[in-house]
Amino acid sequence: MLQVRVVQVAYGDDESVEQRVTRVAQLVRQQQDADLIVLPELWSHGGFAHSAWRARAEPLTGPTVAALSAAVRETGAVVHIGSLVERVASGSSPGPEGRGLWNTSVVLGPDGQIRATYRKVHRFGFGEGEPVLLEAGEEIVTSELTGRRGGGVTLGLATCYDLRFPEMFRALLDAGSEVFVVPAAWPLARVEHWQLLGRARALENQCFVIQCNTAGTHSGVAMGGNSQVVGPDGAVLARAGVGEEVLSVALDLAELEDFRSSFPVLGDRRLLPSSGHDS
Ligand SMILES: O=C(O)CCC(=O)C(=O)O
Repeated sequence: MLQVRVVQVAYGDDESVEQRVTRVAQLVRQQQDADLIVLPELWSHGGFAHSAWRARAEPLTGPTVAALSAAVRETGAVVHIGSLVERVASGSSPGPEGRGLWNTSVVLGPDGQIRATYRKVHRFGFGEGEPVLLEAGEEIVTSELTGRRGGGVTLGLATCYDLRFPEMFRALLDAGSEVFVVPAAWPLARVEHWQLLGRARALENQCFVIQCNTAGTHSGVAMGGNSQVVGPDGAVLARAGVGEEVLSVALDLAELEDFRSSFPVLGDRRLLPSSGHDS
């Protein structure tokens, strides 16, 4: 069994980034006896605080990762710290569009060291926000996790809007994923899409899906909450409400193996001549 905590963080515009980082690090410290703790997308810098992103951005050696890294060492868990606006490290490439900013997810090991980073591939905003301010990530990322009670599992990393792109989850499946981890700042206005797409990505790939959303209202956008954990058969194992909340769920990895072998739909995949599209 993999003991998972999904920390659905609520915030508004009245809390500074520093206050929030301190508060959320404390929330992480309180999650004892977990194998995996998950936080939402951009919770420190503000999911929709577009105009503040450049000023708030920080390198992976910055204060958000440092504060979480210290908290993680007190939990003994692997912690997916959600994402932050990553500023290019000095001497590194600013990316093809020269912006030097990404929406980057970070997985920390129990020792507080970075195990994996994933730069969001699909930028959300339809002409504002991410597509005009941030670079797009160019790689899919998986990360191996060994539970404290033994038993390894492969995490496939995705962020928020990525959930709408099933081909990315297929690629993560083909890279060995058994559990997709999806931090988000998904608005309340489309929360039914969030619920449905998470279940679809789980069922079609026969994977667990851990979705950690944001709650509260910031930058004028009401967030949807409804973080959920979905089994490989598409069943919702736990779902949060619309306020700050921590979900505690045990994932039975043997159930995943049993379901994949008793209903072996993935073995019937057929690769069609072209999966590309004209743009
Ligand atoms: O796809 C959506 O409806 C929301 C996506 C989003 O808010 C994001 O990717 O930040």
